[in-house]
Amino acid sequence: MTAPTPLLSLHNISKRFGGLAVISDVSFDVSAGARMALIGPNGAGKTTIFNLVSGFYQPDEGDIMMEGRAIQTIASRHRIGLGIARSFQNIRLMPHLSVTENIMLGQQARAGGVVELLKPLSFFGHSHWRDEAQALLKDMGLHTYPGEVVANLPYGIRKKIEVVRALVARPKLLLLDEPAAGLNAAETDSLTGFLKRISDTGVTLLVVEHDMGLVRRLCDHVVVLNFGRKIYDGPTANVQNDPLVLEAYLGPRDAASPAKTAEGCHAA
Ligand SMILES: Nc1ncnc2c1ncn2[C@@H]1O[C@H](COP(=O)(O)OP(=O)(O)OP(=O)(O)O)[C@@H](O)[C@H]1O
Repeated sequence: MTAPTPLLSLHNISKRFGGLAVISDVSFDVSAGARMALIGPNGAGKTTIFNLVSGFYQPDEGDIMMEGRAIQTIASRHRIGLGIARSFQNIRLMPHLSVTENIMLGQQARAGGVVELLKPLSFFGHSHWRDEAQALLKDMGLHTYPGEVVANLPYGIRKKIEVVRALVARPKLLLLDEPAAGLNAAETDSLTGFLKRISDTGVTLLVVEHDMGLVRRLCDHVVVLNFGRKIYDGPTANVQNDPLVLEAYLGPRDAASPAKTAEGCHAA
């Protein structure tokens, strides 16, 4: 029996900025339905991988395949139509709009532009786009917030709203860039449950994250980058004892100490 085609595959991807090799010959697969983490020390190339997958950058070498189709030459704005959505490390919501209106801004691509969305919003206060946005908020357990102005909500809730906004495109693959950055422990716990709930709806998650607690609780598979090269691709359960990963996070001398684990990932 042949293995199913991965949802996303990177084949021998390299990316240079000027003379600097930022990604070197990186390959990995993301299976449909997976909850996978992309980790590594600062500057390892994680965000660059996201920028390559979402089309902000073109690779210098290699192929990016979505459901078996090479997409690296497809413009960023069209990748959403292929099922790739992204939420950013820094919240990019419009603080003075309501939760619902922020979600509606995520509907632009499907609505054919912001004017179409704003027409019924301004003149009738009701539209099927608004209904859809509110239904999605309710499905994700955020139904108590739809009319609230985003600026008035706690940071942890705003993070969830940004993720919901990415979901309106009905993605197959959701790229999450440091979703737990800036959250306290309780907010991170709540976000982890929230992301599991999204995963249960069939959305594949690829998460860049420094918080190893979240990675352990959410993801079953991890890819580790260091200096733009892949050094680990396997189960989350084994990553913190992998010698190359230990060395990447702790340096060669500390990594040799038997007492050390890559728990230092958190601090990196
Ligand atoms: N547009 C660019 N031009 C030049 N260098 C870049 C550009 N984008 C990223 N880099 C460099 O590429 C390297 C990898 O950066 P990247 O942001 O992908 O790392 P990262 O693993 O996401 O780091 P962090 O965990 O700190 O966010 C860094 O040395 C960075 O300075």
